[in-house]
Amino acid sequence: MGTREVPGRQTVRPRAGPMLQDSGVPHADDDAAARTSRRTTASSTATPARTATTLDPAAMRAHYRAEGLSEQDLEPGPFAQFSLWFAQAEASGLHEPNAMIVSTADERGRPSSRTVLLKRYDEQGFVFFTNYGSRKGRELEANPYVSLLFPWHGIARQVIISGTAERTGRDETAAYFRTRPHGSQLGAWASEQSSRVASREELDRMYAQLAARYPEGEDVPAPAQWGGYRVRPESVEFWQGRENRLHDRLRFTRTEDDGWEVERLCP
Ligand SMILES: Cc1cc2nc3c(=O)[nH]c(=O)nc-3n(C[C@H](O)[C@H](O)[C@H](O)COP(=O)(O)O)c2cc1C
Ligand SMILES: Cc1ncc(COP(=O)(O)O)c(C=O)c1O
Repeated sequence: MGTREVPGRQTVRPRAGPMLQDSGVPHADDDAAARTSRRTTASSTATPARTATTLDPAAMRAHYRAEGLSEQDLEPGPFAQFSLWFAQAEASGLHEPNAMIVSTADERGRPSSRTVLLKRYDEQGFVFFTNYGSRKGRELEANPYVSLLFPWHGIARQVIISGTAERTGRDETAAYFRTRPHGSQLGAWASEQSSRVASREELDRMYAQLAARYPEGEDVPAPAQWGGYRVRPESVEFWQGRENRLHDRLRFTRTEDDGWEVERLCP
């Protein structure tokens, strides 16, 4: 099984800070005073699981000491710029730089957000896979406007994409589904995503039935309700944290002839 299915067993080395400094990619530093004053009632004797630690979020103050992002530094289009930053996020040691927040809204404009994994991107758009019957799936069917946000805090960067989502073709979905671990394929069948389930046991029972029907090595077809969305961007903002909260924000916006124009926004 992959590490995501067994989160407690992940071995994630916190190597973002040193590597970033070595590679010259911008980084975020904690304020030392803030670090020590954050824990107001920490007890050194309690076991971690039971510690009643009160953290003061207002005392968490990171300083962004970064090289700037200037108009001259930008790649000619948002996809090339995203490729560059995505590679730098990966090289920095950030955990799952392909994790992004997807925000959707229902037909009455009520928003909802969740994390999903980016699986592919090119000039056509940014692709993730999910259950079409999930809350996000239902919202996207009613209202295709969507926002994607890559929260690369460890390198004081974020990328915000705004656009519209459309389903990927079935061939593309099936091709991706085949690359998933067998257990995750069964998980997609076992979980009617976002619907209520009576108990954990029921979910496990469902999975066990599927595992008996499709033993390891047997092909599992993609469920009809499972598939990809491709987000075609209308705008892509590149945010670089800077000192004194005077960050750099450069936004590409699609023009009528499918080119891009760039604007700088106040931080
Ligand atoms: C790091 C991470 C990655 C995730 N990746 C996906 C994904 O690629 N697809 C997906 O459907 N759910 C993914 N999830 C679960 C979603 O966050 C969410 O719980 C689920 O899609 C149901 O969302 P909804 O009820 O708002 O539709 C991921 C969660 C985390 C924390
Ligand atoms: C519910 C759900 N679906 C899909 C995914 C993406 O999984 P994969 O990388 O196997 O496609 C995740 C990842 O965490 C998930 O939690």
